[in-house]
Amino acid sequence: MTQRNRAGKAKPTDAGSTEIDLALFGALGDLAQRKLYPALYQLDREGLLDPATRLLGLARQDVDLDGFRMQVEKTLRNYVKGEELEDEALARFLARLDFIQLDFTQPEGYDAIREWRQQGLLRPMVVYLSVAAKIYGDICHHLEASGSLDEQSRVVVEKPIGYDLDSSAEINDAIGAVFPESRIYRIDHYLGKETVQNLIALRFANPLFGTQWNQNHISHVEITVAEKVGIEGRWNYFDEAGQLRDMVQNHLLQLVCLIAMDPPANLDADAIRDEKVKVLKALKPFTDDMLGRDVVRGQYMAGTTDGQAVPGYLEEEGANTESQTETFVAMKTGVANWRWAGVPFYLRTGKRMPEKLSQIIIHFRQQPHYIFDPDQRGLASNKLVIRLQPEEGIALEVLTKDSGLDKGMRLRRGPLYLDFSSAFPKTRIPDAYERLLLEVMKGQQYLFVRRDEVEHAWQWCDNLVAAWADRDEPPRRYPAGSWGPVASIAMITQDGRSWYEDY
Ligand SMILES: NC(=O)C1=CN([C@@H]2O[C@H](COP(=O)(O)OP(=O)(O)OC[C@H]3O[C@@H](n4cnc5c(N)ncnc54)[C@H](OP(=O)(O)O)[C@@H]3O)[C@@H](O)[C@H]2O)C=CC1
Ligand SMILES: O=C1O[C@H](COP(=O)(O)O)[C@@H](O)[C@H](O)[C@H]1O
Repeated sequence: MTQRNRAGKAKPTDAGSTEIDLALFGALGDLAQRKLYPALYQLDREGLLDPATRLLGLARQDVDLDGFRMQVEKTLRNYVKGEELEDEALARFLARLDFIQLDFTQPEGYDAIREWRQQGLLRPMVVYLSVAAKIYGDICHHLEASGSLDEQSRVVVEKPIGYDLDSSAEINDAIGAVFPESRIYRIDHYLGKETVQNLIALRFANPLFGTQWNQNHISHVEITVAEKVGIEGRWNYFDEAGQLRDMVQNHLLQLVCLIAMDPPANLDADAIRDEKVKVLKALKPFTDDMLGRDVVRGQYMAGTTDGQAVPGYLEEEGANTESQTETFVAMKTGVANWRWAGVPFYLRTGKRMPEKLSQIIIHFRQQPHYIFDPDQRGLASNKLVIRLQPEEGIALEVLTKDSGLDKGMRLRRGPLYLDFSSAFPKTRIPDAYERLLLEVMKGQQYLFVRRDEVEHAWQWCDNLVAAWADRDEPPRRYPAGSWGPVASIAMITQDGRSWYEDY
């Protein structure tokens, strides 16, 4: 596809080009500073930003362009590793920045965005909404009404999209009134993590796993996404959401999809997303009798992190001391289809856990007939441990003969280990936002979430939230720095299993 610039010269806008104008709403907010500028800077440093690409910051603070650039520079100095901060790349990056002060909810001021676009070469505009979802609709509407968009403009929206199915539908409708689905990029930053994308490679490029990936060979699946941090000053947002909406509705369910989905016909965005939707539709809903047994909600109390005392959730800044919001959730669920019939998926995620750790463990079934020492029967199965963060890697636990003349045919368990940083030492593992921003610029949607995915995920969560509300039970307390309420351990041990602890 080509378009005409103002001088009438054809400019290529093929899917591989990063020549765009990026308009960043919420340019002085937390996400922009901690994640988006460092990611954009890294893309620039790696030579992946087209020289002509321009970045427009939009915020309501009263700063001029120099002040804005100084603020971004300070941010980069804070969040980019010293050895990766290069003077030339930094100067080039800062020179790309423009700034417009604006109240996003008011129509006045949007003309300035249209004019900014016209000063460029009318290359495709990416609109990044790094603001609360409740104003996505206003922004899209004002952008369209001011004539700032064209048929190539794309919009990037952050999670969470809404609070439940109804509110997410309302927000999606408002965005959809301006942008078609093919130009809406819904971020789930877990999909930008290299190790999460690697799930696709691991499953669909390796016949060894491809042939074993079903209920005939897998007994259960475990997903842990543990965070060491608390709520990081985001009380107002978090207390309304809780860990189910903040982490399970999006990140954990996306991981479940990538583990459980059938092979897509190809790597096209919709081929992948169609398969993910089938998984979301097949997720088992919770019934009231399952709640006491298969779901545990927790809330952290005061405790210690890295040997330092940390406050409980109810003592965090701005806290409502009556809050019953969960900061931890563990559950046993499943995917009701032919591939996964009878295979439990145990999920857990929480804040203020002993360490930051995201990992998926695929537990394979035992051999149909066992011939070794009966005492060692518990050892006798393979596990595939997929470490997403930190120290990304994959370990396949296999059984071998214990060596030594006195050992007879004793078994021992050991890993076949692929540690990404030592196996590929020269490769920097990019941050999720680098990958996602690059894909948006190129117009590739396969790492973004389609509307029906968001809605099926909400539907499943809404069902659980409604069941919780009926029971009206307070969350179980757990000390900060622990692995969550003891009940979450009991939940899995009642099935004769345990959370994988070989951290
Ligand atoms: N921060 C994070 O780690 C994550 C954030 N997200 C999502 O990203 C989005 C942004 O989050 P975050 O950066 O934390 O939020 P912040 O509140 O830090 O940033 C939002 C920015 O938008 C500005 N803003 C809000 N309303 C207006 C308005 N009417 N006119 C002009 N400016 C306005 C705010 O300005 P002011 O300061 O003046 O109010 C603020 O600078 C949210 O959707 C969030 O859910 C998703 C995952 C993680
Ligand atoms: O989306 C969110 O994710 C972060 C965890 O992301 P990670 O990349 O550090 O694993 C979480 O802390 C935050 O509450 C949530 O909104």
